Amino acid sequence: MSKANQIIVALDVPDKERAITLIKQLPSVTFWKVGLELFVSCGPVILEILKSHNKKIFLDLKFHDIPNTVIGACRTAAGYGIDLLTIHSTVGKDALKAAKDSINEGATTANVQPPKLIAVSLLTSISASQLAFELKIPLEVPEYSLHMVLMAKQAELDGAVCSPQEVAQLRDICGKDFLLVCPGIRPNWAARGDQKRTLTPFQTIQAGADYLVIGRPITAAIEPEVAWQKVCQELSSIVP
Ligand SMILES: O=C(O)c1cc(=O)[nH]c(=O)n1[C@@H]1O[C@H](COP(=O)(O)O)[C@@H](O)[C@H]1O
Repeated sequence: MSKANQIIVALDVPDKERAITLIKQLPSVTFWKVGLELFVSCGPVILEILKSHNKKIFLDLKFHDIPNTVIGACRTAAGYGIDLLTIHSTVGKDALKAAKDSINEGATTANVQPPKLIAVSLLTSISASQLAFELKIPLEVPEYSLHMVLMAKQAELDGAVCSPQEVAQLRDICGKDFLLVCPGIRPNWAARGDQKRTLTPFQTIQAGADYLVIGRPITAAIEPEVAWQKVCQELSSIVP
């Protein structure tokens, strides 16, 4: 896979019109992420728009609820014919397993390929001190992330969303077939904003990520095409 195809751009915009503008401005982006903001605004029609442009789709709705509710949500989402879908690891192992089963059911009923279900381990916006003092989790970040990712693996999910700072350890332990998707990517020239556990695109691919999720450094740039090219350029020096 070319390095540019390992970049998923987050379509975090408030409406369909702005989404279409970005899709057209960045024709060489092959994989887009639809998150809560855009999906709440325009619903599944955005998925049809992306498909009509032959794009791959990461539907990032980060489900977090009781098993019965996540089962229903995953079943319906799987019927959209998307590529990746998120659920929070903190729903627990039983709900993760049930969600995974319902994905297969939903895709079969709709006669589409099932999306890969990936678990969010610990949001990249949470710092070590927030984990300890706000969430009161008595584990260090790498230990907690590993625990959440292993739970997802035991529940037979396809992969996890993790911070670039933990991906090397997770790759070593989870092996090459477990999908590791990293947001919290910040090129040296981009503002960190609300992201806490970040690395650069180059460092994150070198550490073993399958995919990078990048939003504002590209989409909020004055010239998104230039920012996209700069990221691709940064990755082009990586020897496969
Ligand atoms: O699941 C995600 O994609 C996700 C998980 C996480 O831990 N951190 C995280 O930033 N994300 C998403 O990744 C994107 C990052 O966007 P930027 O911070 O603008 O690059 C956003 O759409 C977030 O919703």
